[in-house]
Amino acid sequence: MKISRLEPDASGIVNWPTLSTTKKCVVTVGVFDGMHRGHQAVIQRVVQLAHQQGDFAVVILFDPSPKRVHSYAASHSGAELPDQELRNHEDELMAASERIRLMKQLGVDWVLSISYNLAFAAKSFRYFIGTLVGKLGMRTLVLGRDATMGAGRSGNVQAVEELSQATGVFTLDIVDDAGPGYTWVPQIVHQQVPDGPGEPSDPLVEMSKAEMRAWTKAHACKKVRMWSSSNVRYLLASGRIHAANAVLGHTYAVEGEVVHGEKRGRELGYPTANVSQEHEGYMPVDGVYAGWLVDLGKPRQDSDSDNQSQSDNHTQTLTADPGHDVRLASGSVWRWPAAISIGTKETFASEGKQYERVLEVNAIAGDNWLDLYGHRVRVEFLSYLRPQKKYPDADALVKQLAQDAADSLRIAQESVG
Ligand SMILES: Cc1cc2nc3c(=O)[nH]c(=O)nc-3n(C[C@H](O)[C@H](O)[C@H](O)COP(=O)(O)O)c2cc1C
Ligand SMILES: Nc1ncnc2c1ncn2[C@@H]1O[C@H](COP(=O)(O)OP(=O)(O)OP(=O)(O)O)[C@@H](O)[C@H]1O
Repeated sequence: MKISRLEPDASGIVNWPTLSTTKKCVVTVGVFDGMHRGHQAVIQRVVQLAHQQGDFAVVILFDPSPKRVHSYAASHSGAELPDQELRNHEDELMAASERIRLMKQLGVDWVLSISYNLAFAAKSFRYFIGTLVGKLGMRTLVLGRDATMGAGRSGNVQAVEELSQATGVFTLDIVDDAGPGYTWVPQIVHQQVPDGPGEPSDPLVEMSKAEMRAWTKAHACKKVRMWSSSNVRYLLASGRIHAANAVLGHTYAVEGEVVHGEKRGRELGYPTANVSQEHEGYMPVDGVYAGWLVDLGKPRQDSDSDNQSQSDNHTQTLTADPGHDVRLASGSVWRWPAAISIGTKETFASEGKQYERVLEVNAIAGDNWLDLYGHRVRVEFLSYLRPQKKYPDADALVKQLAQDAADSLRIAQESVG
């Protein structure tokens, strides 16, 4: 699979690469945050059509997302999203690099990652589609039913279908809403610590219609597809990991670099890898979780240009890092069952000393001593175990940590059958 990073110029024009002089392509467009099962359905359709027609399967990925660019502009007098705001957006479920890795697994031939900005956004959907046909050789455009594109988001599926009929140069293939239907999520999601141990249940499941109406009103809810990134975010904010993973069709994960903590964990007999605040992925609600820790090794430096085959002012062609898949594979020597903590280490807080909220992970590695400082790790969440608690002393916490480790090991082993 090939990946091109494309920077629109000041007037919003993209210098599209030539994919082939002979082959046509099937294209889809979007953000694909989380690469949940709805996104997978759209991309699978692209790959299926491309194979049937002997075309390339192409994903045009908007990174940063249009939503971020436009909401920043709305609150900053129409300004572009500055570079320093680009990384580590706290609401983003998944880094673009991870979305691209999953696209590769689905059989995509080419990802064109566009550095979305206001100049690019100002182009009409007719202009945008015209360039896809003219420059990329697009034969078919695949879209979900609610997709929109172009200035003012005026290119909805109806308008795009009319353009297809009028020009006859491409066809539109619409993917119906995939998944088990619709649900309600609050417009503004506040993290809600579950009342007690174990995976929390769905608050809507046993409600009457009247109760549900009152609940959705009280929480200022919007109706969304079950298979949507908004629903995944809401589920993670409520500790409902099983439900989030069911929507995703893969295990939810946060990635980041391991930094130094207080070094108390080792004394307690439960050393932890502390994940940097600069992590990638939305942080689930405070609590203790069962999951996996994967050592992704030392991060590649920007100067490692072996994955960069061509560049000019507006285009970079990259290839995916194959080492990643090997480390992530089930049964890999870099993967350990893990007890995961998100919280503020209340047991050790005192009047004068409060700790910041951290993600820390006790990898259950037996007698192996893991030196992970400076490595990138991936923390995969399988199940919510319990809320954080202030224990009377370190001994009481250690007893609980032993239980957390035993529970986590069992759940991780069960997850691989
Ligand atoms: C699985 C797990 C569960 C945890 N649960 C709690 C908890 O309930 N209350 C608490 O105060 N700290 C909890 N912690 C955090 C510990 O206090 C922390 O790991 C320890 O102080 C070491 O921190 P350090 O790595 O910064 O030295 C937990 C840590 C892990 C790994
Ligand atoms: N559950 C689903 N069923 C079918 N198509 C979907 C589903 N979810 C998203 N899509 C489609 O996937 C493509 C990419 O979506 P994109 O990530 O840009 O935004 P989205 O529709 O807002 O997704 P989400 O709501 O999950 O953030 C679009 O064509 C969209 O319509």
